[in-house]
Amino acid sequence: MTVVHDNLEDTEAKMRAHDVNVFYGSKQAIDSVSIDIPQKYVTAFIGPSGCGKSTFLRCLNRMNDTIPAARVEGEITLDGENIYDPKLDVVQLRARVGMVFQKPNPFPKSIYENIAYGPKIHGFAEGKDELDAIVEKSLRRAGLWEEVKDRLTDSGTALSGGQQQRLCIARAIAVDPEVILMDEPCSALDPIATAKIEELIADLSGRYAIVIVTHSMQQAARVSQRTAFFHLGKMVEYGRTSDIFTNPLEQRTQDYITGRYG
Ligand SMILES: Nc1ncnc2c1ncn2[C@@H]1O[C@H](COP(=O)(O)OP(=O)(O)OP(=O)(O)O)[C@@H](O)[C@H]1O
Repeated sequence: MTVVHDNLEDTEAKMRAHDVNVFYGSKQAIDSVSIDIPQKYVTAFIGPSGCGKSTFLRCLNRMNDTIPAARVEGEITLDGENIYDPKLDVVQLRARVGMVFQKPNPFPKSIYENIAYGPKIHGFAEGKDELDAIVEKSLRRAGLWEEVKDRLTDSGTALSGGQQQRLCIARAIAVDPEVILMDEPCSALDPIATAKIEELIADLSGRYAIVIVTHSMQQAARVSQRTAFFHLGKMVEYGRTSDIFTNPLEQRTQDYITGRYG
């Protein structure tokens, strides 16, 4: 049972997970997790290593489908629609629920092509002008345009780590997502690049529902308004970020935030 703080105002849920269990073969990694992902906030998943944060995050856009041993049970909806419906187009789902990974993973193509690829395959642009406009808008929104506008034909992999991560965020934005999932997006970055990504998350929040897995409690406190604490595959506690860090209701949350384990 998750302890959900009772001072949360009613907010529109963009995604809803109900009684989700995940198994890798016979090993259970997620145990009966239910959560509403609010439309207008950044939600942080925190907890000690191996508690299932990434596994649960990957359920939200069916990335676990790519792991043969993984089996997901329960219900997850996006705007009320079951995302595990066999009739659902998973490629479309992953455009609506984009993902940014721990290690920046631009395609080994030009900066321009990294952004243009998604809109092209999804048929978002009629011609070159429209595509150019999407590329510019996405790079601007990701705070990267000024740095790359004169070198759009350079390879995406030639950028710095922090720029590559913003390129990956721009790539997710280019297909007009509704939710952006971020799995420890700053863990490979230095403090300056991290600060830029955190600023970017603040700029993007409200426009997209954002869920971030982070090992850094300081980062969760800085970027999120809601926090879920995971432990041993269970979601132990969920509430306003400020309350989770200053007034946790559960002993296990208290132990984690005071550094007793993790
Ligand atoms: N592909 C996989 N196959 C088998 N077991 C896995 C796989 N991925 C994760 N697990 C196991 O599932 C459990 C949850 O792992 P997960 O990576 O979701 O945790 P996490 O909280 O994100 O950890 P970390 O913070 O270290 O990234 C762990 O016991 C892990 O070993």
